[in-house]
Amino acid sequence: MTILARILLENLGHIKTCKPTSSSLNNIFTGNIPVVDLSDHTVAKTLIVNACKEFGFFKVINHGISMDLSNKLEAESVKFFKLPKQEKEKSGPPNPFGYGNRNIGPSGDTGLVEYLLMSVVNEYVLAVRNVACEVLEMIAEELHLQARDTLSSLIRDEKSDSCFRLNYYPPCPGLRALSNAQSLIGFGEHTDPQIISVLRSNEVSGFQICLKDGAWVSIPPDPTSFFLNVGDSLQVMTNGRFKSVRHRVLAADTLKSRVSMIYFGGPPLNEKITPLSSVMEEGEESLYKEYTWSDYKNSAYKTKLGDDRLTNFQKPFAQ
Ligand SMILES: O=C(O)CCC(=O)C(=O)O
Ligand SMILES: [Fe+2]
Repeated sequence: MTILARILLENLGHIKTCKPTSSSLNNIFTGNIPVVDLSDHTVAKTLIVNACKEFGFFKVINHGISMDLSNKLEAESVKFFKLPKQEKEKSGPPNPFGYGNRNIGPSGDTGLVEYLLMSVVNEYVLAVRNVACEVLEMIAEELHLQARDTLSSLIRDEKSDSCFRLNYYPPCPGLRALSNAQSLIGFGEHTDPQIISVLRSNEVSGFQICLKDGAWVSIPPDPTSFFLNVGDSLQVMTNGRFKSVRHRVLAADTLKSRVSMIYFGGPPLNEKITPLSSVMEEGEESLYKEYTWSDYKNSAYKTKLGDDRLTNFQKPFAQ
């Protein structure tokens, strides 16, 4: 238990806690994270589709993005987050883009995290977007989507409403012992609203996903790989076949800060989000009402981070 932890805790009255995750479940799951080798498309596409149905989440290796590119951006991020508070605040508040500290979104959610939300397209963003497109193209192939139902073009479109986020979780050594074995929330549980997200972090843990049975499991960090999340929009476009994965970050009991970089691939604002006609079986009805990505964003803006934001867009029989 360190002095740093005590000082941190005294300042954290408003940050939520949650029950720690069962370690045995962690151990079981650690070996089971779907790992997809992108160098072999024939095997990869089946693995990806199965992972999207079962977890809404998987890890990719052999993705072709150099560690150097990721490390450079990570180093630049750390440089920014280590600036004096007043300097960082010149880039805030995040409405919606910019620097934020502990306040996440406009509905009063908080977490032990600093972040920078951006719409920039830099070399790194282009590289991870390519990985996201490669994955979406494999999904299209495996699901036998017709040409009109292309997914990757939505996030490649120059009007695509994609964004990019750098998250910085300050170190919390000794914190867990201090807070009665409860874990502090770094980033509260939520699903990503877009089509697909690509996450990369340094070697500091804290990221968890929620399984279908409601159990939270820790995902061991791996800076050499990328983690892909199915977002709410892809769940709708597959009429519920793919699951938009609930995830969160817990403050890690370490001396090092967690740094993560996430690309959120979103469609153009006026795009109708509706099940793709070529995934639907004969006579199958959409589980969702018709809406555009812009409608969804406006609605999500008014909800809490952890709300099931799709509920408002589900048809009554599907609830
Ligand atoms: O920082 C992380 O590792 C994940 C954060 C996250 O889920 C998000 O920014 O949407
Ligand atoms: Fe997220």
